[in-house]
Amino acid sequence: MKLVEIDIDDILKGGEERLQFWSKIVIQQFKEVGFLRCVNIPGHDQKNLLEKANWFHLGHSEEQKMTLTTNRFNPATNRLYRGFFPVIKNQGSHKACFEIGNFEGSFEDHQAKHDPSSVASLMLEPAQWPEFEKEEAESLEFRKTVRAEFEVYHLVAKVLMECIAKGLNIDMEKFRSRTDKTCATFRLIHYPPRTDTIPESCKLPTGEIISTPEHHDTSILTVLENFNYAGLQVQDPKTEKWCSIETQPGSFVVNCGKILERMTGGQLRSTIHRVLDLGEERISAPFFYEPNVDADLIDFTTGEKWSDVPYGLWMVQYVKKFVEYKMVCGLTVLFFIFPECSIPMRSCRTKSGIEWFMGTKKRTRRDSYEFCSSSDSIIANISTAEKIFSENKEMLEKFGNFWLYDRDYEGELLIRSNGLRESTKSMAYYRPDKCITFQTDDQKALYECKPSDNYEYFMMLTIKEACFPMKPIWVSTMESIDIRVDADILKAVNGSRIDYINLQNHEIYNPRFCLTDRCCSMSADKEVKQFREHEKFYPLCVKL
Ligand SMILES: O=C(O)CCC(=O)C(=O)O
Ligand SMILES: [Fe+2]
Repeated sequence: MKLVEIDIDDILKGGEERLQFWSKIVIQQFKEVGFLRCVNIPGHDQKNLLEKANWFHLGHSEEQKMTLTTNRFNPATNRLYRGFFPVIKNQGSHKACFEIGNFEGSFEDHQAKHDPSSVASLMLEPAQWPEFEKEEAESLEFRKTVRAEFEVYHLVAKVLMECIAKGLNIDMEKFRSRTDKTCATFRLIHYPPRTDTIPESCKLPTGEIISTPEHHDTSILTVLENFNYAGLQVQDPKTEKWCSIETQPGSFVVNCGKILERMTGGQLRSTIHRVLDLGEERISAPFFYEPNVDADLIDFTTGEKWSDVPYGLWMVQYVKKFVEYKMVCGLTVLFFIFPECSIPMRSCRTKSGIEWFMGTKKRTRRDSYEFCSSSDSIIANISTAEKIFSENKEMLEKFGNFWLYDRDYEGELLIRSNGLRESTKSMAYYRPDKCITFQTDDQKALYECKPSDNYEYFMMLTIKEACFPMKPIWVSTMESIDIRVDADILKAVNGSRIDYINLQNHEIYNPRFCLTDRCCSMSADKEVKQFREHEKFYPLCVKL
């Protein structure tokens, strides 16, 4: 597919008449194809940017790059949002990324300024830069180039937005006021040739292999340099046929993202695209142009809001479906609570945490669980839940979802992971005979826990990492709880706050939560003892 070319320099220099001229073409392309090409881009240096991307991705070990990763891939770092993302093997999306955005201020100042559980704290986290040993000069050059190119891409996005505003007769100020503190992310992508187990869905009938499955971009606009590498394919909106995008030196491919589609009442198209594995290293550099974190999301053609929450929160919810973000959004740990003893959490452990889904036996068909929220399925299967929820309306409003367990509940629950990693393919059954079995997908039992006298109940706790405003809240009537989980999990969740909540007066207590060598023990302090009054239900709350 040959894309129509937009001359950026001509728009910048040409005045009102040229803007009128180009805006018609931009609108037409975004309406029909959703993709266009930008040429004559002042300040863009393709060769230099590729050199720097290669230097970073191909010139350093995984270990070096992992020093720049985020907490979900390396619990030792306190970065949460942008940075290095390693390849996650055996998944649809097979790429390593280095992401940069927000260049203002130091990380320490940023941390001091923001509530750590706020979305702003997450999305405006200042960029982290490589400072590789014995490569001080190169690290600095890398930083200079990437920083300068960020501004080049940003300018292209702003110019195109001028065209769009002009072409659709939208007041540019409405765009500007929602994007002047953009949360844009600039990404250097490395697609190594696939040598992992390729999911069936990534094998095309033509024998070609996919390294990024079909998707829309979430952005307003995505501005992409693909360094003359082939592999990008777009689904023709009319014929639904996949078309390869031609390469052209020194140009950007730009596509309209989901947000712009919705901002323009669906007039501009966010077209589905994908990337093929080339059987060799592939590098690309997209820039995702995004609104301000607190921007309200409006359809400019009608003036109506299309999201109840501002951009930052909307984005957090939306990206959950992408594998790179899965582990940010949910870390669920299954805790089995015994008065004195504990069970190691091997079977539901991954290095960075996983998400488990729950449902009843009635809904055991595999695909029933793929995208269903765990809380929904549990709530739906506890008969008294609705009553409890109505009695605790105030708490619900305050904390969002919570799950209820009746200690006498004898239903059969099936718990399974979303299969992100090999070790997450295990299953745990809770049976009416109160025997808990973990099984792998090949049905080989890993762990079995027989009922015993001191067995009280089990609970499942979803721990959201600290980066999002989600607060796991946990009610227990137990005086002392000793939870032993692998240190990996604990490190990953260490930023999260775990609270006790008093159902009677809705007060929250923070028990001590300390990390010792390979176990965590949580001992009840005096306030927590008040909970003993409340015997019947053991709600688990997760603020979403
Ligand atoms: O690498 C490419 O050519 C496209 C990347 C892409 O579609 C994305 O990151 O959203
Ligand atoms: Fe994309």
